[in-house]
Amino acid sequence: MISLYIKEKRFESFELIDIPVEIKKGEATLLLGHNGAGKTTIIKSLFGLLNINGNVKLDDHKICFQLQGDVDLFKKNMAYIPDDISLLNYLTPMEYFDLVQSSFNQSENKEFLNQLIRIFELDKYLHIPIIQLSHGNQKKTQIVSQLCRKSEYVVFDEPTNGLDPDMIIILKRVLGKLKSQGVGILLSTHNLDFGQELFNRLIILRDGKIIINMNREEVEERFTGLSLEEVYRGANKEYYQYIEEIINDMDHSSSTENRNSKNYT
Ligand SMILES: Nc1ncnc2c1ncn2[C@@H]1O[C@H](COP(=O)(O)OP(=O)(O)OP(=O)(O)O)[C@@H](O)[C@H]1O
Repeated sequence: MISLYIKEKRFESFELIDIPVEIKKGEATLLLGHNGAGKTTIIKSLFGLLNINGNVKLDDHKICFQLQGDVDLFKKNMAYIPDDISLLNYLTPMEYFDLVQSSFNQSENKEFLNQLIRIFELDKYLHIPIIQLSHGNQKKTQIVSQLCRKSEYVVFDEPTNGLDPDMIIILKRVLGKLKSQGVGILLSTHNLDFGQELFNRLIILRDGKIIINMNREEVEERFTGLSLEEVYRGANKEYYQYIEEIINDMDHSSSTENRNSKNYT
């Protein structure tokens, strides 16, 4: 299991306080929250990219990001697919996959890589510089380059951004399969349909605070028969009431009349 505990992380106008996040092998933890809720800050903290008051543990071992041995151990176990695409653009996808696989001692796992290439339909683009690929194919290259590492855990920030409907459906299926083979997944997404099928633990954030932290059984018991969208709306009830009042007061027709009367009188 990977666990992160943030006792406190403060920026000038934002703070995360008392945040526990766990990723268990064979399970998916789903992180939901509005823009600016703190999801990426949590993921960066997990990877030791931010100084936090808190800790990261791999099973019972507390990771010290200043120790090379701990960093190597952590990197070997964790794949990270960030929201933005950052690849070596002058390489071709195949050169990039070879580089990543050899860096993580996975060069002999060519069959697994070939399966991923076929699943994500990258066969046609393997020998074209990444910079010349469409955004979606760059995203797929990024996904395959991390999954081909065969790490024990995968952290995905906005996995569906830029993917077409086929690929979203297929990625969901692939993550389900990896989960069933023991891979632990952390998923941060705004795509509720994507998260709905996959999650074993649900964490919902609002303004840096956890408002829901439940396993799937607890969610199903408390919100029986509701979709994830309904659960999310229910957890953020006051916010949606406030927005609903504003929407109810909106009057597009009168503003148009005012504009017209200004123009023509
Ligand atoms: N380096 C930084 N310095 C100051 N504030 C920061 C810094 N990084 C993030 N923040 C602030 O922390 C808050 C949470 O940002 P974060 O990127 O974690 O949100 P998010 O939930 O990932 O949002 P989104 O869904 O828009 O990606 C925001 O208010 C952001 O402005």
